[in-house]
Amino acid sequence: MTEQVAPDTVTAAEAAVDLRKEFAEVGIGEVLDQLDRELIGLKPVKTRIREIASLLLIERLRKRMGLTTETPTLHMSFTGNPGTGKTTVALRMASILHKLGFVRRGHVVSVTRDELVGQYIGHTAPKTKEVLKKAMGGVLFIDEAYYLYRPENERDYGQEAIEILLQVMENQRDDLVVILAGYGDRMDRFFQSNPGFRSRIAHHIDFPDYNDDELLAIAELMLHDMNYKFDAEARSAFERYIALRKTQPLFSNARSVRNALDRIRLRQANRLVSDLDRVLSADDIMTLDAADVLASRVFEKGPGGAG
Ligand SMILES: Nc1ncnc2c1ncn2[C@@H]1O[C@H](COP(=O)(O)OP(=O)(O)OP(=O)(O)O)[C@@H](O)[C@H]1O
Repeated sequence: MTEQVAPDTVTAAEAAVDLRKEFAEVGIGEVLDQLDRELIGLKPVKTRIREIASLLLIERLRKRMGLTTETPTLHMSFTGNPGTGKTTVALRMASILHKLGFVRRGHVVSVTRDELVGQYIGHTAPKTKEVLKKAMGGVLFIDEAYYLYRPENERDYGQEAIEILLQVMENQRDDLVVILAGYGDRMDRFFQSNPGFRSRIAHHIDFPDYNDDELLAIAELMLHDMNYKFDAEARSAFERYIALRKTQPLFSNARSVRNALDRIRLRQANRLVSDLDRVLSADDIMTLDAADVLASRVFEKGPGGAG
């Protein structure tokens, strides 16, 4: 027979919390709203982040009331194609973790295999430890984490980095959150071969590709933030740009949009400067026109680049 007794640590005063006040005080509402505002689409991701934030808020209260002494496992995996917002969401996640007191500093250290694994014997452990030292108190974001594991090479130094990471993920989880990021299918295979990692990951979040409307909305948001805008023809040219660019190699969602906008701004600047006699209004300087978009190599026939 088991008897349920309330832990003695709960005093009358602590036994009641004003959840609204608590929510307002930690300030995660603002981070969640910012996430909604600054990221187009990603509905399932935003829902998951809200769920995790709620869980953590409750965890924090449980700890304060003495209902738990455990630090929850907070390591995560973010899967999806390049440019789907994983890094951006990791930054917001770090801020949420910080506001809730799960990490001291709330910064993000973003690395790939090259920053963790050395080329020569004896180089890997110090490299990995150096990165971990920098990331302590925040989030370590490992992009394309599966490259750490190279089973085809029996003596691959990646294994050494994996072992150190696993140890720290277990023993120092009260001060470091690791986010593994990369393509979903490769991450699945990585977890199959490295069950130690899988068992240490509490939250898996999948980032879907953006559809054409979302990519256009992302472009307009980015332009708005930079005080630029498309005129009506430029907008429809950019819609065609998106449809074509998606079918070409190395398409990477919002990142491709950002790169395309950089090149369009460059062409617009060239267009403006080519006529030095003109008097320009702020509107002229802000407006991208169809020619700026249509000069992209994406519109050339045949196997073209991504210009
Ligand atoms: N939903 C979105 N709304 C607005 N901007 C976005 C969105 N998703 C991504 N971006 C922007 O696109 C760029 C790439 O996003 P981010 O770096 O977060 O993606 P990622 O999945 O980490 O990709 P990568 O692995 O290529 O770095 C950033 O400039 C980001 O601000």
